[in-house]
Amino acid sequence: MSALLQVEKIDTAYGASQVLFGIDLEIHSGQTATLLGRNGMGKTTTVRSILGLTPARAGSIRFRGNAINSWTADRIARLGIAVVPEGRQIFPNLSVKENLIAFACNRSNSPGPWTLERIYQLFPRLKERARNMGNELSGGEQQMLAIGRALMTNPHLLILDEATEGLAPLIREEIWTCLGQLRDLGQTTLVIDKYVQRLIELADQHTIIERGQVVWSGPSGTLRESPEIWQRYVGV
Ligand SMILES: Nc1ncnc2c1ncn2[C@@H]1O[C@H](COP(=O)(O)OP(=O)(O)OP(=O)(O)O)[C@@H](O)[C@H]1O
Repeated sequence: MSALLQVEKIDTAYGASQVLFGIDLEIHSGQTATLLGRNGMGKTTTVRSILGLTPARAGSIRFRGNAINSWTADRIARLGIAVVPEGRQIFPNLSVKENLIAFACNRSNSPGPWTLERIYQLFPRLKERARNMGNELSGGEQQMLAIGRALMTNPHLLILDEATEGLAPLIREEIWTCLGQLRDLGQTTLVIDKYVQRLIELADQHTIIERGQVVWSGPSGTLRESPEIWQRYVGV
């Protein structure tokens, strides 16, 4: 079966400064995959290249069978990729409910699309806070809202970039629980984070990058049995 997302040998640079060197990444429908690596290794840049925000200079990116390398970010998003970016970027002056419906659409033509009620079931706290403004929420609630807003576009691929950064352990665990539920629902997800041991339980496939290059990729079982790999490259 062909991959939902196939990134092959991409090089990406900011001006004269090249930061990705031949990155490969493959995600199949229904998988939860991770992109791991220490700070500054190129994880966000890989995501930016997939999204068309910092286009790759070489290599190929295919999504749902389309070569999207030279597509605009807007066109790529419409093909069904939703991102929860670092820093969440929710609308501070809109209510929780308004944030959730701001971009709502059914990009994957899902027969059972996400609705406000389903998002509220996933994150009961958001229901309690439905009338609150974005800027009245805690960090964890903002993160839940950012995930809910991304899901309301019914994406083929959901990307979470450092979704638990700066959150208290209990709230982080709530986000992980939600990720497990999404996996059970068949949502394809790419997670960028550093909590390797937790991600080994939650995800199927992992790619580790260092200085803009893939240094290891493989399934959870192998990573679980080889702690020296993630201790060496992720080191937490
Ligand atoms: N806009 C930019 N202009 C120039 N260099 C950049 C820019 N954004 C990132 N970089 C550099 O590219 C490299 C990779 O950064 P990137 O943000 O992709 O790493 P990361 O693995 O996501 O790390 P982090 O978790 O810290 O965000 C770093 O050396 C960073 O300094």
